[in-house]
Amino acid sequence: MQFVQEERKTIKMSLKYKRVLLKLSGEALMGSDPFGINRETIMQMVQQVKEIVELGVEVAIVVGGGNIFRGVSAQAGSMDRATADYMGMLATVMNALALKEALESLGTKARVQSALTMQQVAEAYARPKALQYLEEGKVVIFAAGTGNPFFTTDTAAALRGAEMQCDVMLKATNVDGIYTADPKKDPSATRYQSVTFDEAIKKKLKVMDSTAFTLCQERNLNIVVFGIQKMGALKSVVLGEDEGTLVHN
Ligand SMILES: Nc1ncnc2c1ncn2[C@@H]1O[C@H](COP(=O)(O)OP(=O)(O)OP(=O)(O)O)[C@@H](O)[C@H]1O
Ligand SMILES: O=c1ccn([C@@H]2O[C@H](COP(=O)(O)O)[C@@H](O)[C@H]2O)c(=O)[nH]1
Repeated sequence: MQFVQEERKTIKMSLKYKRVLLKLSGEALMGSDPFGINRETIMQMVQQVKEIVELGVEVAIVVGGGNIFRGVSAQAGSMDRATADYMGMLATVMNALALKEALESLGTKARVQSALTMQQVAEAYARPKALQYLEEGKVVIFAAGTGNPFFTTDTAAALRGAEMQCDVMLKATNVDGIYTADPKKDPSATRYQSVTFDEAIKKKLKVMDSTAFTLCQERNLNIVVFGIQKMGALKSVVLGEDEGTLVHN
């Protein structure tokens, strides 16, 4: 017992990041299913979150909604864009609730705060309360993006990451970093170990939208894009090991 505690203390000292904003892709939650939430996949993800919480990392999460609905998707058809975006935000609330349940099933305390008020379902977003939860070691899951249409959850992640004074934004996705081109479309694309914000924006690297990149750049909030499918990847990132792609000023 004493040995385990000592080991944790040593690891805590060697953490590269002590407070992180983890952006979980909605699409990554589908696993190999065509839509929705794959149970095995979500459990694998929360297992990784639990692992870093136990190392002493404070974790805030923004989850996407692409596994259920996107305002710009074909499903939205000719629907009014703002209405479709509100549907997309509601999709992120479902993912947030599923994540909270999954985390708590492993004994990791978590709270959901929503940018759209729905008091029967989740707490409303309140910055001081969220900061308090983080200091108490609870995972805070931010649902409903920014609460405004015409944005994405990547931008919500940049916003909450800056508000929560996180050391870094970790974009967990289904690719293992940023490539010279979309690796799903161009098999000859190669992965960057690091890239500057200016380069990422100039080269239009579509792994994230430019509003999110610009906000992170302005707030000096570095980003690490990495693949969440690989077990232990999240821990490697917070320990500062060579994992994914670093985006910096
Ligand atoms: N240059 C690039 N490097 C890496 N990935 C890229 C690049 N260009 C486009 N992509 C694509 O970006 C996607 C990563 O985004 P992700 O799935 O996290 O999207 P998202 O819109 O944030 O997710 P969601 O809406 O599901 O939360 C990958 O599916 C990848 O194919
Ligand atoms: O601030 C926000 C965040 C999201 N939306 C809508 O939700 C969907 C799902 O988010 P993803 O980032 O694509 O996972 C998005 O397509 C928007 O329709 C929003 O309107 N505002």
